[in-house]
Amino acid sequence: MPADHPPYVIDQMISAKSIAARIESLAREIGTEFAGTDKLVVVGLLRGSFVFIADLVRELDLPVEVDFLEASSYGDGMDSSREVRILKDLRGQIEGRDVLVVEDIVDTGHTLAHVTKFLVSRNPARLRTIALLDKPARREVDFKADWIGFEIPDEFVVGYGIDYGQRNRNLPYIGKVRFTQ
Ligand SMILES: O=P(O)(O)OC[C@H]1O[C@H](OP(=O)(O)OP(=O)(O)O)[C@H](O)[C@@H]1O
Ligand code: HPA
Repeated sequence: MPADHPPYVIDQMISAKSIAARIESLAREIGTEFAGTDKLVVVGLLRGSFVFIADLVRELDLPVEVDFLEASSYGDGMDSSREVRILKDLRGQIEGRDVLVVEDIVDTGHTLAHVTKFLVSRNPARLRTIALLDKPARREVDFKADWIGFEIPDEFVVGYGIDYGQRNRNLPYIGKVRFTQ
């Protein structure tokens, strides 16, 4: 059941076309980093990364396996609980594998910092992180993804997999929420 929210509109911030172009270029960089590997596991963080990972893996010219981990810290609001809960673990083993963790947004940094620690404890051969969006102004823990699609200002964003109150994940672009009252 969606929570009640004050009325808002969504202003486009990053177009679908710009996202697609950026993903093409990120995929080339990732291809260079992981060239020659036959043991890459691309791990999507649910739920927010489901659109990004789908587009990213289709641009990768590498043999990849795809797995998912579900982590949550926001609930239905705009504030991080700062307590990251792992709701669904990976299906496969990552010990000795190359791992690319795919995230939609790094905001306070709690989610990716926690997930990275959680996965590193399983001794992957190499672990790298990519986030489509980075909001450095909100950072509470020291975390930087290895690849970033776009650095954005301190705005609450939705679309391209990212929600507000579980809605708007299906927008093809990134927009910012603007309250009208
Ligand atoms: O850097 P942080 O402040 O930790 O915020 C980033 C995280 O917050 C959102 O997840 P959320 O908990 O809303 O779950 P969801 O992916 O299922 O929407 C988003 O998808 C990131 O995973
Ligand atoms: O800007 C955001 N929008 C939606 N979910 C989020 N989780 C962290 N930051 C955001």
